[in-house]
Amino acid sequence: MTTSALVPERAASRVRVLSIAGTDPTGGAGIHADLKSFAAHGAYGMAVVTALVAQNSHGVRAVHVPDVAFLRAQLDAVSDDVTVDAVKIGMLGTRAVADEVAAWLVRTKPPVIVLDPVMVATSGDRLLDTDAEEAVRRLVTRAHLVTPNLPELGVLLGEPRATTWPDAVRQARRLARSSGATVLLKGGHLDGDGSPDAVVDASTVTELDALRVATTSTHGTGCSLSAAVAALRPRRPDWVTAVREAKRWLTGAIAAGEALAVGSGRGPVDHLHHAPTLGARPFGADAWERAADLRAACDDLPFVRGLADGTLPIERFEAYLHQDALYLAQYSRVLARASQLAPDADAQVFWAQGSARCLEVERHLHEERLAGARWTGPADRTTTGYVDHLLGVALTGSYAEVVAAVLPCYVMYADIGARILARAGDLTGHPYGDWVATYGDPAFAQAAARATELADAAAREVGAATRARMLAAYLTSCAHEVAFFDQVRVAEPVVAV
Ligand SMILES: Nc1ncnc2c1ncn2[C@@H]1O[C@H](COP(=O)(O)OP(=O)(O)O)[C@@H](O)[C@H]1O
Ligand SMILES: Cc1ncc(COP(=O)(O)OP(=O)(O)O)c(N)n1
Repeated sequence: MTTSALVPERAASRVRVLSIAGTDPTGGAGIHADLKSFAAHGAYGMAVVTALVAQNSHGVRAVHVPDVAFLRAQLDAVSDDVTVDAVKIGMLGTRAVADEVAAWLVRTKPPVIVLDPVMVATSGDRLLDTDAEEAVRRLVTRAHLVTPNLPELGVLLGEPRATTWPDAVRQARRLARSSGATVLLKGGHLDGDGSPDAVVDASTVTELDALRVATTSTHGTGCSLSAAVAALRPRRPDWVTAVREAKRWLTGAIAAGEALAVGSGRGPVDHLHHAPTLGARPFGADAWERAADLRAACDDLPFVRGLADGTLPIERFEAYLHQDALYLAQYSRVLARASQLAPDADAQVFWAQGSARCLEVERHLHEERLAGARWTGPADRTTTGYVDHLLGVALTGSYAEVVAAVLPCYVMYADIGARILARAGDLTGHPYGDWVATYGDPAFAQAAARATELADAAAREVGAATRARMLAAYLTSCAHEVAFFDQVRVAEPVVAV
């Protein structure tokens, strides 16, 4: 595909994929979606524009198709210079455009050709002239993979749209046999709980099941899927492998779409949902701000007020210390899990030291502050709830999620401790003076700052979906922290055993 005969071909670090498609200024469909799909799959993306489309999440307002001579100039500019490993063809708009693209395919013979036979947007707006349908049918015979939705499949065959999945699969088989192309049949337009797809060639049908995501973020799903398959195919052994991988990714992208908050109609998918985000806000600061209401709720708790002004009944204070000790024994295990999952030795040491420190404090609480057998009862519901949450994340979560779940114990404790200390004022004669004084220990603040740094570092390595799970784990821990400080109100009557 390159005319630079004097320049020897260099090995490419990435698959070079070309999108030939229309535009979507809101970035959800067309070449904009294709380029994001390419990037999401590690490919180097290029784009030749067939049509300029004024559209958004509500629909199409206007379409402008430039002269085909200019389309030819764009296509040749690419293929005269760049080796194209795969091509994805999307919106063509007119017969002249479809024929021009077909002629370019004949001239350049790309090794992978994926054709998304875009005809009508889900909004109902036409993106292909009716008199261009025959030209698209001809183009199918030049493609290696064609990716129709149910209505498009019917048009390509000149048949009514299939109303059941088995009928659609039979139609896909007829198309595969008549055209020679493999068909990726898309089931997004079906009713029901599933959104199955199928890879169909002349002799085999491979069905790929997926749960239907309940969302309005499905703008550009067809574009994104076909682009992902084009990006993957050069480095995958067959179509089924490439499609399976692309579909798994797309389902996650659809699920993460609403969080983008783009548009008030049918919004786009989050193409980069799985990928680390350069430039994202540090996790610790972001989560801290989102927990502002929970943190503020601590200030007015009877326990916090009573501890600061010294009016807290001693048995309530001791009940709190006892629960704290029980909590720390389990929290220590979760910190040990963070250490086990840690990506480097520094982080591993930090969490392991934290884990050991919890056990030392737990022992000190029982042996010194709660000396004797008086406080040996079980964990109460508040403590058990918090511990169950942490152990659940430790059991099933990634390193980043575990770190997010343990972080509130560091940062909220340091924060509330500092405020109790400030509120208590002069500690001379204060009944809990020696305890309250420990809140001023700079080691607390240092440990909280380091734990936050490690959470920030972990968040930089994960995609939006994991980051959302980190945030959920963090906020749940914050709510448990508030409940823990609220033991005066929520605890059962204190029964010393
Ligand atoms: N709500 C959904 N949940 C999960 N997958 C979906 C959903 N809607 C569409 N898909 C998937 O998105 C891809 C595009 O499907 P479809 O909507 O049929 O095509 P088009 O976008 O071309 O109309 C398919 O893989 C389909 O299974
Ligand atoms: C420029 C452009 N090309 C294609 C489409 C249709 O996108 P598709 O992925 O089929 O998804 P819907 O948005 O129609 O569901 C488009 N809108 N614009």
